[in-house]
Amino acid sequence: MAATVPRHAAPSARDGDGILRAALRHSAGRTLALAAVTTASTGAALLLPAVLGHTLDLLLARRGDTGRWLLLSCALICVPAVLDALDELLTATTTARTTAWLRHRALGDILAAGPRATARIRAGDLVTRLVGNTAHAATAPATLAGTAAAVAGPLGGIVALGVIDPWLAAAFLAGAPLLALLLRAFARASTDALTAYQRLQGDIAGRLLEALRGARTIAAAGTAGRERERILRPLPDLSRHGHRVWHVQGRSTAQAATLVPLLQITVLAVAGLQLSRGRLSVGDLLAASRYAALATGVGMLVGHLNALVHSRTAARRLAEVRALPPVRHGTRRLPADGFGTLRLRGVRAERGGRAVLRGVDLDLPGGTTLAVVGRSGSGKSVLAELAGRLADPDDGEITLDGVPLRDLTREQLRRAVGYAFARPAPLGGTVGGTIAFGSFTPSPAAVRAAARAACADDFLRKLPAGYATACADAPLSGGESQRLGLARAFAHAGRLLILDDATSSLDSVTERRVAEALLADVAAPTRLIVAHRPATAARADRVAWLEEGRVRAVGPHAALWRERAYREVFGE
Ligand SMILES: Nc1ncnc2c1ncn2[C@@H]1O[C@H](COP(=O)(O)OP(=O)(O)OP(=O)(O)O)[C@@H](O)[C@H]1O
Repeated sequence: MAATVPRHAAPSARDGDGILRAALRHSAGRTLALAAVTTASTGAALLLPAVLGHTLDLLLARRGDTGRWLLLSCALICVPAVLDALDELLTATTTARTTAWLRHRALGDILAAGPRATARIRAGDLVTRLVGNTAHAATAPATLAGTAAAVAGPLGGIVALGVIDPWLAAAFLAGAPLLALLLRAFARASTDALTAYQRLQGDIAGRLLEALRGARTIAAAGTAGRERERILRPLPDLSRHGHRVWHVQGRSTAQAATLVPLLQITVLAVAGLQLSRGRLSVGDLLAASRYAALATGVGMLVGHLNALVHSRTAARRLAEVRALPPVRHGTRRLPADGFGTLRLRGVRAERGGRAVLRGVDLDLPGGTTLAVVGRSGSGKSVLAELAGRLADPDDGEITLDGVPLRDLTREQLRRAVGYAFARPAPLGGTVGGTIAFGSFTPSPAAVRAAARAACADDFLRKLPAGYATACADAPLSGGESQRLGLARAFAHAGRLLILDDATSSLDSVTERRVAEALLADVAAPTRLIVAHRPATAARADRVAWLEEGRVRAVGPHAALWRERAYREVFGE
């Protein structure tokens, strides 16, 4: 039965908002506490002008009960200072925890997507999203908690102006639409510029990581200058968008800075007029001047809005990570009496938008060894990737002992399939740990036996701390590193062992010894070996010969060797 991989639509701004909502839910307790603190601080700030004004009026009238009001004024000045300290603490801890949570989740998404994650988003770009974009998105809860107070302050100021004298509120509100327009234009322009800026940052990071991976090639080719140019090619665009962000921010801040004092002066002028008419007291004038300052705090919203725009654009980039299709596992188990029979039917795989495997049918009976050969780029590694379910075919089906690979539980799949690659990654902390690294931890004796089979035991024992030597202290040659990878695969051999070009750096003698040990000592009944050497193909029971993504022939090496085109695959 053919199975087609579902396509995923590009995430929208709403998906980014979904990330922010999830972050808010995650930090709900702290965000609410922060909102309470900032609101209390704003409440104190709103009370202070009224209390100060009343106290001034009492002092001017030389009334006896001023002491209580003076004390209240002092308290209203001191309490916000304490609340501000609490605000700083809560803001920092909320943001740090949310960052950690977002990073954890994004890392989970990347790992769940498997090796094909980097086929959709470049590795460097993923790092930028994991490090930078998570930190920006994580500021949203604290910013939102602060924004509520930032809105409450100016609103309360306007209401208080209206309570003192409706003309004062009217004078302020006359200029408010201009401020609203300013904020809207800012949010739009800033979002566009920031989206482009963050995309280009990811692009540069992707190029940088590629260059770091290929540092030796670049040094050998003497192309460091050209490479620097390639990495920095998006820099002028980055700079242009960065300047655009500054320009938008600067312009909006300048406009707010002009508008805000004008509004304050207008309110004060009206208050002065009302004082001269005897409709306001001196205390009212003092209160009105402070409320006008609070009301114009609406200009501060530019800063909050800026932070929110940053968070939203960053969250949108995290939504793209979240949308990476995860590798899903089924619930089925392998039959206990299975012997590792692998079957591929109508398998098709696409890479970079083109089919690199087409109509592949292959049978690998349990207990046999199949060598996969073909010219470079014929699809051998992609086939090996699919056979061990490091990726799913875009069409067709692959079964192990009659069970489709996608239906197997993760645990069953990873226990059943062992893997070795051309460039294994030392992920176990120590060299011994690297061999033990896998879905289960083999015993030290099994680790040593696997190392012996992979001809790695000798050089591992000579390391400063033997098998306990840290990987960082054990610089390995290409061949030694491959032998470590082979040992890891041997120690985890299940029903099916896949070696993808895993012996290419071994000398012929070591390769022969490893091949003999593989047949004699490694308890994996079925083996799929991507081979470049005729000797490796000759040792297999059968050979699958790939040509441009199709199976050209399957048969014993000796029979295929009669064909000139087959011999040419090996450069004969
Ligand atoms: N992630 C990818 N994006 C785009 N194209 C890819 C990707 N992975 C593989 N390909 C292409 O798929 C084709 C088959 O690649 P594959 O690695 O399977 O070849 P191969 O037969 O193993 O070659 P070699 O012997 O050189 O290792 C190649 O043309 C390769 O360029």
